[in-house]
Amino acid sequence: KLDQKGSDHCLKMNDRFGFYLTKVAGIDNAHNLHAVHIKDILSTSMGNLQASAQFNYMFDIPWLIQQYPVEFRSKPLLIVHGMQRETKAEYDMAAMNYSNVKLCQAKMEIMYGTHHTKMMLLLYDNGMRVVITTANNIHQDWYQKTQGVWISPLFPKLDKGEASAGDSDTHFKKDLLEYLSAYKLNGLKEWQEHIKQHNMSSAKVFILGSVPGRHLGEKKTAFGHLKLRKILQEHGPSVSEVKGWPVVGQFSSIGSMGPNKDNWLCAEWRESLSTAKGLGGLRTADAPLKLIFPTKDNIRLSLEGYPAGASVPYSIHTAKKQQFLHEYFHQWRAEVQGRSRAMPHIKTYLRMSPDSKKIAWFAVTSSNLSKAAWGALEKKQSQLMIRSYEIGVLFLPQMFGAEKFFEVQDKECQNSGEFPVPYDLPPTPYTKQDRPWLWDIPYKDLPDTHGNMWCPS
Ligand SMILES: O=C(O)c1ccc(Nc2c(-c3ccccc3O)nc3cnccn23)cc1C(=O)O
Repeated sequence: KLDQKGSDHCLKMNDRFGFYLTKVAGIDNAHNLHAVHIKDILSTSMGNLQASAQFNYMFDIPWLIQQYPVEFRSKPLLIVHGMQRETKAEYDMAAMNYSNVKLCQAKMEIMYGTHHTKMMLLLYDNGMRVVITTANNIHQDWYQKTQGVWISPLFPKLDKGEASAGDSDTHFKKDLLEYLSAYKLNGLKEWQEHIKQHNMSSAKVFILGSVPGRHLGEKKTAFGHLKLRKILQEHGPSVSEVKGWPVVGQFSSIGSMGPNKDNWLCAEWRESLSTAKGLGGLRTADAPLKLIFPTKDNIRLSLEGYPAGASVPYSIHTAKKQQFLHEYFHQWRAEVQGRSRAMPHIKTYLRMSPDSKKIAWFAVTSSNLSKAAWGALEKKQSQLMIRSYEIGVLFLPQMFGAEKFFEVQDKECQNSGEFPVPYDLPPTPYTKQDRPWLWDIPYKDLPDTHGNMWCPS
């Protein structure tokens, strides 16, 4: 259905970026025209599936199997997760019911890391696709939340002796292979081989991956925020063009980032996201930073009510150590996509013009605002320490035939070059009364959409 040149011209243009939001139940269906459900991604119209691999954090295995068309439910399925102890045992047990399902446990050798990466590798009889998303493989992540999905073009199989390595201008194939080989898992070897055998020259996005480790030398810029810095240094907008343009970060969880902004957020991390091409040394005035994170009332009045907050795990213990963050916070507002009440589990980052009509680049990723995901420099900045597995994609205008920047799509139906930013720009600051959502404290003053209070145990 996604490749059908439908009557509605909007649908046609939507293929342009391959970037979609997930369908939301309970809103006007006009806002779901260009949205996808997991069943659409796995449908027979996308290709005749031979095998698939599902990378994720949370799995409901019986539910996941049900999302495949019945004729594909017995095809080989590899599940890649990072769970240990009881949860690993639960997954092993659940998988026993399906002879076609194999499990692969990612090594979590650094404390507090998670296997956050949410990716599907789909092998068809005539090619393969890569899908990168922010949604867990559980029902509620695909029901009433704002989630992002990037669906690759169909990558054709390479002929046996075909000379071209089948890569794109964005080194998509090389970077995806580098990411997978970093797992050092025999169970992934067959999928690394499948990728090698396909022509991915039509991929226009850059891979933004994170892999646990202390990355130094050549590997220092292979992952995390230094990979983004490297791409922007080489292919980003020029310093003069984006001087003073705000950096916008939007996410559903926040890690501990030290007692003040200069520890990591407004130094190392913002340094990377505000990188521009050219005179490396020239320090542009610090880019304004706008962080979009749901308020307590955004959650309370959402379609799901307070339970939406179970997927927005910001702890009071972390929050009270970093009140400085508050000045950067903006509300979740997505009237443009009819999703102001569909709480964000999507994570996106962008560079916005002061009049918020243009963006210099856009990234959608599993990475929240945390050192664990993006990495933190150590040992006199000689190595980048990352705790978690993450993956996302970066869109640069010139890779999509746009002049200098993307025009921001400011209404439902998108014209050719406009980029469908999933929320309203400019972002709306917190009011004096607004508080960030914290998931581990009770809220007994006001009921949510369903008339309930929030009493975490
Ligand atoms: O994407 C997201 O925003 C997201 C954020 C955090 C997250 N981690 C997480 C963890 C955890 C376990 C071990 C080490 C670190 C941890 O943070 N424990 C819980 C419990 N409930 C929900 C999330 N939890 C998972 C996701 C995700 O949905 O993948």
